[in-house]
Amino acid sequence: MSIEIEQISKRFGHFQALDDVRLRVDSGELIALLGPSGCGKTTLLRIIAGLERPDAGTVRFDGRDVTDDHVRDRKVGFVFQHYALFAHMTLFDNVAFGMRVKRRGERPSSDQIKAKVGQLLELVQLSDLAQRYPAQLSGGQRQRAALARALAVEPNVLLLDEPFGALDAQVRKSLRRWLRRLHDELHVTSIFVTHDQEEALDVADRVVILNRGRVEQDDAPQRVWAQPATPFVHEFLGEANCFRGTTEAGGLRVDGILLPVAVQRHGNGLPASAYVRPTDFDISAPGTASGIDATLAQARFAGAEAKLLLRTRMRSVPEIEARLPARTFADMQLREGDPVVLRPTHTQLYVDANA
Ligand SMILES: Nc1ncnc2c1ncn2[C@@H]1O[C@H](COP(=O)(O)OP(=O)(O)OP(=O)(O)O)[C@@H](O)[C@H]1O
Repeated sequence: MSIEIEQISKRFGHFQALDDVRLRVDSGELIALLGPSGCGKTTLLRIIAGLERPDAGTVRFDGRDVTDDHVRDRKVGFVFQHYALFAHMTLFDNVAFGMRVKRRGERPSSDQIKAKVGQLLELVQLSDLAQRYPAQLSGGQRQRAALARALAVEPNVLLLDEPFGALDAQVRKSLRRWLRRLHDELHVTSIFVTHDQEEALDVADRVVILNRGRVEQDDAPQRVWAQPATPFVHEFLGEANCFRGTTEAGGLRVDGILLPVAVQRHGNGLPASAYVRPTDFDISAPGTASGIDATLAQARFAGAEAKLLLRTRMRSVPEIEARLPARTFADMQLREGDPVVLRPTHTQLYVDANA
């Protein structure tokens, strides 16, 4: 089932939580909603579920307007960060719950419920633990149980709000891989809220980045990473060095240095920022190449990478952070205090919006 969000706005008092949000999720897609705390992710999810009413705009499922439909009639499955499994029920009974409370006539027989719970527990790999209570499960097992419970009512749409938020990094990683595989098997249209960019890029077919209640970018994971649409997205997705300057033929002039950036399509004399990720620098000895003159101020090994802090003579960018594969750096035999030349290998340019 597809989901269309058309011009949704929502205020809480004077606070604009969502501002003209438009979004389409195709049938069977897995979308990540990504953004900083308070940007409106949960509010949007609650509006799609029918737990919150928008002030303006329309929600459609497969083209049908469901904006005024009750949550019960939308056939939406939820999984929240603070899984609310019923503590006094076994895992089996938790998963069966949604089917047992169906209206008479829609309610499956107890044999059908037993078979369905069995299938679901197999799907989430918890078959052996059906008679355990939630307190006897690990955090990751509880999240998988919550997912089985959400799937039990055969939802048209699955909404996951930070489903792995409370878990440690290792468990999160294995659960998100598992969620991707599960999605590939079931193809339920799903929206997954997270503030963890790595999780979003790893799991989703498409990543939607929200900022202050507006969509900043809606793109494939590789594109949001390689071509962030705005400085906000660039900074939000990972570390970056920002160079502020003025465009001219051949590049961006920053404190007297010309950074080689493609500026042709923008024109000359415009205020702009160029962003360079720490991994996107070539570092060489002085005299071998032209670029930004710098001094190696600090070098630290962090696993497979060397993290470098370089001091420049540029007033506006006195320090640059760069990262190299640890082996490459070791082979260069550089010491702290040595002069080097930095050359950006990939730059993203943003001309000021009102320039
Ligand atoms: N019922 C409410 N009454 C008043 N303000 C609210 C209400 N619900 C949400 N807000 C505000 O709306 C904004 C968006 O909240 P929302 O929960 O959607 O953000 P979020 O992106 O999910 O954040 P987080 O990642 O921290 O969960 C926040 O500033 C929040 O304080």
